[in-house]
Amino acid sequence: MAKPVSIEVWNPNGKYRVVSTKPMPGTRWINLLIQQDCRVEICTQKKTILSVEDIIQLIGDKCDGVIGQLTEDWGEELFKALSRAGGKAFSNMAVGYNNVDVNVATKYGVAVGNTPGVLTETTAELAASLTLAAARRIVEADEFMRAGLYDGWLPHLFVGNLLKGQTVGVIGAGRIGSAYARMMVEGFKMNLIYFDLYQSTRLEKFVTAYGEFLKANGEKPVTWKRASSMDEVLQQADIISLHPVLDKTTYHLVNKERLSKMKKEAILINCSRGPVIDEAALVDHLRENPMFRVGLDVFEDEPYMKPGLSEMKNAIVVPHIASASKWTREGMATLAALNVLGKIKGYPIWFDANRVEPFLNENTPPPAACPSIVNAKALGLPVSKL
Ligand SMILES: NC(=O)c1ccc[n+]([C@@H]2O[C@H](COP(=O)([O-])OP(=O)(O)OC[C@H]3O[C@@H](n4cnc5c(N)ncnc54)[C@H](O)[C@@H]3O)[C@@H](O)[C@H]2O)c1
Ligand SMILES: O=C(O)[C@H](O)CO
Repeated sequence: MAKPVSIEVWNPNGKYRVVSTKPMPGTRWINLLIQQDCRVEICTQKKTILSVEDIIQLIGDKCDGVIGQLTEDWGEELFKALSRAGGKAFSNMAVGYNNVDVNVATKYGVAVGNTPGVLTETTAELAASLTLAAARRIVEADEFMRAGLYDGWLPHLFVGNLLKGQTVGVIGAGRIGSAYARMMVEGFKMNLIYFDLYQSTRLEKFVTAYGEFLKANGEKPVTWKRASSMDEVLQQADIISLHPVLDKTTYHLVNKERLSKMKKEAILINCSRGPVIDEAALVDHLRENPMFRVGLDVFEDEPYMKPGLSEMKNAIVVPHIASASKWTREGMATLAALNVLGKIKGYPIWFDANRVEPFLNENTPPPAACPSIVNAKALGLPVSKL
């Protein structure tokens, strides 16, 4: 028998019971649930990753909906427990939902929510930060200073890469990949090459227009290219940033063979999901190619790193913080809560999951809709006409 899990309760007499497996930033999400007659139970257990058994306990005998985290394994056991407790909705507090078996959720009639859009710019900014930190060797230089090793300016000290005029490669030019591409093109006048299963017309138009602007001002225009294969990006780009979803097709997308196709002094950034890179192969590649650098926010077996990675001077590693700005994290909590609330109340699904701003305006009540339900079609849920 698993140990009881500690919880904090808001609005004990609420009609609908909503569980959050973690305390989440801000209070708006709690207030929105309470205003709609929900009893909110927040797990306060001091344990970073809850087990399936812990969550089954939290769900209990009666539960209308759960807000969960990407560290949790939402599969057969949890959806069965939630459905048995009368649950109608689950929302990840994340845009990625590779930790959720959506087919199983659909089988049990449970809607699965995610939190797109609100984290796009924040995540792209971290990818840009890692790019700059890797290109200019900021972490190594910081460690050098703190170790008291600086004894005067030298022509060869921490020489890195110039971004201007170089080529940035984006794999997965969806919301975040496109936002990152724009930052690097506009901010550093880089040329763009991207690979995605779909054409990103908006991104292409943006780069074309910016190129024309530069030309009109007497500067060299930036260019774009949609690559016909991922390998084309790997061979041509100086910086490569990974932004696809994680699924069967993107598991180990970057492997030993593909690493060998990249330029010896290239920089690889990953703010998508760890398993998109074969991390053991990456460690070998970093060891054999000291001028090759990486910036990683995500890891194959989080919270662990593959042996050897932490010793690599040419790797910058941060603990999955790409969406960690206050505004974004509070917004993610709000969207996740509104996904669950909307399904409980029988609201329709918002017409465009890429345009969730109306849910984030703190001065107006949110629309009576679920911001983003990934299995809406499979469940036959109606779409909002708003
Ligand atoms: N590190 C973090 O904290 C963090 C934060 C937010 C999102 N993410 C990750 O980033 C992912 C992308 O988020 P988004 O909002 O931009 O999603 P999105 O759906 O807008 O973009 C994903 C893009 O990947 C493309 N894609 C899918 N399979 C591909 C393949 N095999 N090759 C190339 N491209 C492929 C899709 O066509 C799409 O354009 C999320 O699924 C999540 O896993 C991580
Ligand atoms: O998918 C996501 O949203 C991230 O990994 C956490 O922000």
